[in-house]
Amino acid sequence: MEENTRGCSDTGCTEECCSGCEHACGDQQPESLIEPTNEYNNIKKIIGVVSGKGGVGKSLITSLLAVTMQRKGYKAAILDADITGPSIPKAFNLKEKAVANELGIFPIKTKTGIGTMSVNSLLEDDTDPVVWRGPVIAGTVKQFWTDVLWGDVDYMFIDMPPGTGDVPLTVFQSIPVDGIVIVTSPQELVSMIVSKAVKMAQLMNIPIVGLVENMSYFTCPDNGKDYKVFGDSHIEEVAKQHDLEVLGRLPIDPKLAAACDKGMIELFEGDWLEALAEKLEKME
Ligand SMILES: Nc1ncnc2c1ncn2[C@@H]1O[C@H](COP(=O)(O)OP(=O)(O)OP(=O)(O)O)[C@@H](O)[C@H]1O
Repeated sequence: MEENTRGCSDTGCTEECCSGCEHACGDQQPESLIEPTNEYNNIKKIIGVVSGKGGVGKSLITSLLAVTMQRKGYKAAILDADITGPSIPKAFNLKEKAVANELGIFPIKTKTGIGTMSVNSLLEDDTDPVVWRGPVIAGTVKQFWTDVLWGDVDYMFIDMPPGTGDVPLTVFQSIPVDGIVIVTSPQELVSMIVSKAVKMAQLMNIPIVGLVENMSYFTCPDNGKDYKVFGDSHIEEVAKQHDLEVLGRLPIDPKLAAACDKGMIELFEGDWLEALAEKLEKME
């Protein structure tokens, strides 16, 4: 029987080394940190929307995805886990503040009935900055999962905070996310950013649904030609490298920016996310 340096052998453990041990002894399973959601909730699919850096349009894609699925007749919801930069209430023009009773917190519904919860729905003043430490932020996101009365939801989309820090880690550990969508923009950094997101998903054992490239091109209203404002995209190569699919490309569209700014994202026109929506519908 061979023993490795940490005291585990191929037939079992000889020391208490399993927590954090890279040798899969099989004697002790790591404890799941997944939290149960409120007992009144029935949430079928949970999709995390991530991006390696801020400002690439993660919140916009999250909103468009929820609107797309709601239009298809599903019940969609958005959990805004971007606590320090919440964008969801603005995109849907939600000014109402959340209320709670002894059973939990009621989500704020959009005009078409999408349930949402965001820190801005709890703060007295939308402009109050959230100057909280990591564990408090992570705890708030956890509460959005455990304490909000989401009810019946077919697709819940989580607008994740950018990067791979404390909060995304807690979200992935405490919410049973079924898949993640990676949002990128066509810039040189894309390869590194996608690689980081892929590695995090692998570490967390969460399947990647696919990639969405935002701000891919700009269609000139005068001549109808497409221009690659950020240069040539490398998304196909990067996708191939990681065996992923590119499931959507969105143009830079001033109408999208205006819809977001005016809280009218539910009126958007465009079928850019159709392939992604179909893939979500086929998810087991
Ligand atoms: N395809 C697009 N065309 C025009 N404007 C866009 C597009 N995508 C995003 N924007 C605008 O860019 C800004 C940033 O988008 P968004 O808030 O979705 O990014 P984000 O990745 O969620 O950023 P952060 O993580 O920093 O919150 C918004 O004002 C949004 O309206």
